[in-house]
Amino acid sequence: MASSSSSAPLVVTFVTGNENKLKEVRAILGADDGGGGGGAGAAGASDVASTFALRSQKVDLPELQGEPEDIAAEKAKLAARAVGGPTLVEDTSLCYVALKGLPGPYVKWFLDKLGHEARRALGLCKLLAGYEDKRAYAQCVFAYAEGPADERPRVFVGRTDGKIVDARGPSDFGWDPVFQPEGHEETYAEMDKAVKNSISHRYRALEKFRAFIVEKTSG
Ligand SMILES: O=P(O)(O)OP(=O)(O)OP(=O)(O)OC[C@H]1O[C@@H](n2cnc3c(O)ncnc32)[C@H](O)[C@@H]1O
Ligand SMILES: [Mg+2]
Repeated sequence: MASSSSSAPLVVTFVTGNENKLKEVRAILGADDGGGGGGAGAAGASDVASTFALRSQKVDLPELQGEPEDIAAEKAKLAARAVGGPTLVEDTSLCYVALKGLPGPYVKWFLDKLGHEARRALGLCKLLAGYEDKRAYAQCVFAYAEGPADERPRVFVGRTDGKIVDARGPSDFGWDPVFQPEGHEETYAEMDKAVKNSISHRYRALEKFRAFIVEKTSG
């Protein structure tokens, strides 16, 4: 075990089919894989590394249609049944203000269908061609279920405001090339990963989850 504390850390399984999400979650929380190997990670993550260990599991889960919080909570319930213990999932949305929050939780399908040009995600920015208002926000909803019997998973929402721009930067993670966060000149794709992980929707949601889990496991 990575922790040197006397009690065993709580093992939480993060269920996702998305490797990039997993990388960011690990970098932000600095939690290890629950199977040893050290809890190295981002500064400030030691409180988490010593109280819980993050394991990951790939399960392709059906996703409910509806509001992001409900999608994430439902996903957590299904995932917890597959895992049989404490389970964390997340659902990510990219919301255009001019389109009243769409594509929102359905951005994955928009990206799959529209982002197949030479520069991936380009189609996503064309969606706003007829609108002056390019504002958008990225939103992450984490949902945590204590176990298979938990009918009311806790949700943690994080949001980062920004705007939609022509695709810039590497296209290795989703819609990162078209989202430029407020107060920054670079898109998520262009910026250093450490910078993204210090301002992102995922970081903001995980800060709330971090506070919850530290409180839960202390004392
Ligand atoms: O197994 P899960 O965790 O559901 O992984 P997923 O890839 O299906 O993810 P979502 O259902 O949350 O769909 C979100 C879409 O947004 C993309 N995405 C998620 N977080 C992102 C981020 O920080 N930057 C860019 N794209 C992101 C992701 O690749 C998907 O296409
Ligand atoms: Mg998904």
